[in-house]
Amino acid sequence: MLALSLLRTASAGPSTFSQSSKIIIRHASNGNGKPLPHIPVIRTLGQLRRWRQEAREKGLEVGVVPTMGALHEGHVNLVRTSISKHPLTVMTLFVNPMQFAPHEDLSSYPRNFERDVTLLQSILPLPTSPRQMRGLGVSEHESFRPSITSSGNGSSNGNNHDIKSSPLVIFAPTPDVIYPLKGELQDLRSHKGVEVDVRGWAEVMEGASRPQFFKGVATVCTKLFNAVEPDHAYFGQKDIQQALLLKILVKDLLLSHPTSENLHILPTTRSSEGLALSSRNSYLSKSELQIAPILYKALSTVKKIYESNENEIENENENLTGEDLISKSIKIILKEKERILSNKNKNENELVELNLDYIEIFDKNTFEPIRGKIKEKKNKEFIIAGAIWVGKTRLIDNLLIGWEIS
Ligand SMILES: Nc1ncnc2c1ncn2[C@@H]1O[C@H](COP(=O)(O)OP(=O)(O)OP(=O)(O)O)[C@@H](O)[C@H]1O
Ligand SMILES: CC(C)(CO)[C@@H](O)C(=O)[O-]
Ligand code: BAL
Repeated sequence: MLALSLLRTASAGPSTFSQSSKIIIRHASNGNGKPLPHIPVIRTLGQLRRWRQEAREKGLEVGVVPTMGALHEGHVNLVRTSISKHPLTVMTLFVNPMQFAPHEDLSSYPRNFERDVTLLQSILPLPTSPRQMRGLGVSEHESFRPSITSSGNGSSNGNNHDIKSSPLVIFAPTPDVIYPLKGELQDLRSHKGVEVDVRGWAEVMEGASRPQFFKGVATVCTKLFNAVEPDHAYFGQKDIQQALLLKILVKDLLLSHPTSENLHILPTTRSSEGLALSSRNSYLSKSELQIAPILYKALSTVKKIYESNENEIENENENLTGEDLISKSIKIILKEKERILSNKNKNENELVELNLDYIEIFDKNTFEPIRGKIKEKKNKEFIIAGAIWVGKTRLIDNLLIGWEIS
């Protein structure tokens, strides 16, 4: 089936772009002959603001799922949750230059917009009738037509039902939309413009290894929250320090959309070997993929040691300290490194380079490292988190100790 649309909507099948601004979209079929649902793609602030205003006027709650694309099942779980709880969800898809230091992987970061859209289409329910679409609370008959240009404010003449009937829209802005001052975004020594800094929480762990990272994340998320004004926001536990820091940000900036309570953290989605799904996993070779779950293994072994220690009333580990837990997990990584090196000549596989960046156990509220005897700690809500290099790829993971995300 061929359809003509003035809004650049997502299509799972090959799409043909004419030289003018009109876009012809060939809709993919879901195998039953029915076209897959459209997912409207919003490019400009003007389009987004009008869409948001309509949602507000209709009293429809909006959830947001910020991402950098290269979607996987972890992202899908976030978006599924938002869709199941709110009539409207915005997935933001923006590779944010400011969170990449000049030496980091901005240029090679995986980008596959068409594939991302196809994946999202495959998880959306198929509206079978206009009534069902209205059930989402968005009439397909009222006029709304954003411009398809990637800058400017868009226009609102005409009729477009896609954007109004879909429970999910993608906000995929260009850097100029998010950073209208258009200055340097990676080398922050010459950046002119606003930077949001969550001081006291952004300098440790991920922030120690990537000093620019949280400034970039805090700045872009403040902008995305201002742009979308979401009632609820969804982040993954995989990036736990990021998610907790953003909770602090929205609280300290007195944001109402979202509030700290409405910024939700969802559990990490893992492969069957325990590897946390991550867009950067696509950098890994086959041999590297086999080694990569070692971080999860190290963290989970130590979590078990902690839990068995806590559950025993009297035990020989009465004196277990934070330092002990860190060193036990580091030993597991180092042992794996030794194993790889000792196997060097035994098999044909490439030699995988494994390096530890850090492992830390820290308080979930203050981000203070846990040192000394664990039994003596009053607040026992910890996070054990780490980062490793597998070849040229940096992977992170964490487990919660003594608490769960609600
Ligand atoms: N395995 C996962 N389980 C749950 N949430 C995840 C998972 N991976 C990423 N997320 C969450 O998805 C959101 C978008 O993350 P992002 O687009 O950076 O993907 P990523 O896989 O974390 O990429 P990267 O490889 O760059 O770390 C973040 O809130 C992140 O925590
Ligand atoms: C939150 C985020 C979308 C900000 O760019 C990014 O850091 C991510 O994808 O985790
Ligand atoms: N998920 C975190 C994004 C980053 O590493 O830049």
